[in-house]
Amino acid sequence: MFLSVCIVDDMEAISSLEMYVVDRNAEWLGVPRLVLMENAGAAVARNVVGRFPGARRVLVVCGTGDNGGDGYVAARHLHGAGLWVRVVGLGEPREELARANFEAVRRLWGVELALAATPLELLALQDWFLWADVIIDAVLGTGVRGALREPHATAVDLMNAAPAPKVAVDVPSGLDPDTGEVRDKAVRAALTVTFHKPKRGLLAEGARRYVGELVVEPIGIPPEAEVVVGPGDFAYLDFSRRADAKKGDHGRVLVVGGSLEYSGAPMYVALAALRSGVDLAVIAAPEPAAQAAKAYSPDIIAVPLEGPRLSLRHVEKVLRLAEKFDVVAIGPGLGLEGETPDAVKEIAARVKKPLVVDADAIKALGGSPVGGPQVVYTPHAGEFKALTGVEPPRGLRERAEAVREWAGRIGAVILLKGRYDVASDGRRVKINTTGTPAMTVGGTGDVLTGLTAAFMTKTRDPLEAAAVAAFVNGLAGEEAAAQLGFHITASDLIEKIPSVVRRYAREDITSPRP
Ligand SMILES: NC(=O)C1=CN([C@@H]2O[C@H](COP(=O)(O)OP(=O)(O)OC[C@H]3O[C@@H](n4cnc5c(N)ncnc54)[C@H](O)[C@@H]3O)[C@@H](O)[C@H]2O)[C@@H](O)CC1
Ligand SMILES: [K+]
Repeated sequence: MFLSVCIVDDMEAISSLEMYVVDRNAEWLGVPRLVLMENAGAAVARNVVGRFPGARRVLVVCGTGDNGGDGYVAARHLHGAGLWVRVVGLGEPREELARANFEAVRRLWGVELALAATPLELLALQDWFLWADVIIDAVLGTGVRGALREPHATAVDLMNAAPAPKVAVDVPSGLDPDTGEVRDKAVRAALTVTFHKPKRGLLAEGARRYVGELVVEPIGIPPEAEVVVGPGDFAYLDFSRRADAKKGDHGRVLVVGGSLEYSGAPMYVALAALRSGVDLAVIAAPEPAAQAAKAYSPDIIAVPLEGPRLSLRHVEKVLRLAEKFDVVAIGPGLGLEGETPDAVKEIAARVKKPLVVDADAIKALGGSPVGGPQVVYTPHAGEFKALTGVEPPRGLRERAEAVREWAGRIGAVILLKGRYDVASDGRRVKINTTGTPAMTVGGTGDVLTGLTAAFMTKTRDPLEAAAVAAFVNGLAGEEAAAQLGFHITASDLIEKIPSVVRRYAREDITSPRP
């Protein structure tokens, strides 16, 4: 296949958040999470049979999350392999997948299942812990938060006190999957069977005495899931709001664009940003464009710049204005006449805010691009050539390599638009597959710029901001086209943004009302 080799470093460890993202994106690619859980549990059972061939009696201790779900699957497989299996559940699972596997075990009359939701109920099962030849720890995995609560802490004590070797599912319970820290106590496993890639904490200095031997098992996550943009990527963006929030807390975007000839472009950027969940989107535009923007919509605030186009005398004003904003988006509708390219160069070099560079601003900076950890370029193929001097290659794999290389050279994020959008920060690559040929209509790129700028206020990771922006832009286009066919405009996309974002983003209110 086309991309795994160049992009995925197979020996890389993974954080619990990255694992969450990959798992959701595998589902987006059509691999159901229930299948991943089945593969995980089956891999644990296989390892138990393979590593402990003399074992006849297996105790599986299951938490209430998906780690417990893996445990129930393992129990079913071990039972099928002819072993004597007992299962202790620390309560009934709440989530759908673990619940389904719990129910499947409950129906097996050959498996003894007990629920113990309190330390006392667990202690009553102490002889089960002493009875086992092998104990499977499926209490907590990557979803652990904070110090162990009860009955989980007692379950860990009982497992550690039992003489049988312990096999940890994904992570020894009690061990932090990201840091390897143990707050209070953790299961001391003889063997840890972890899934897809080693979780970072498992490789930490002090973790070894808890992890024991480490086995990494594939569970059917395709390499594409590592690079595709999908619903999982929303986990990198924070859409939550505090109950006592005030105007401006959720992002302020300044759009520098427009000219006598082009007044629509900066409006698309600003309106898309507003629909993406920022509080303020202000346009700084040459007078005719500023006037048109104000007349068009009461949602838009426009600061006029004297004259028909951006020129050097506006630079100080724009830089002063930028101080009040979280992100500056520059380019759409500026044109390349007169002093505009020089003004763009000045602003890009001196602005101290996260920056999205699009359209004519990319061309203006072509040959001497400005880099920075919070700078994003959003070129199409032609603009990519203006930026780098080279045509983007046609094949996806080569494209991904080229974008990564140039992002690294410039020291910024590049989002190259196309049939598949390719984004990189010089290290990681993300590929977006949403979108439709109906989106060739003018303005859809401006919408993407607005989305990118808005999402940069929701994360410190500009690659993810750009990637999720491309994903939302493409889906908004697909949904507009589903209704209107090849007759959509950029405004139709903007209208679709809220419903697309709400489908995937968590929009919690995070603090109690005052
Ligand atoms: N992400 C993936 O791709 C896959 C994940 N799988 C399994 O799913 C696991 C993650 O599942 P979840 O996200 O449901 O998380 P976990 O099952 O690790 O833990 C979540 C549960 O533990 C409770 N809990 C959290 N912290 C606690 C604490 N300190 N004391 C007591 N209880 C605590 C929560 O209330 C919740 O019920 C992985 O470790 C792995 O075993 C597998 O099914 C395969 C696929
Ligand atoms: K575990």
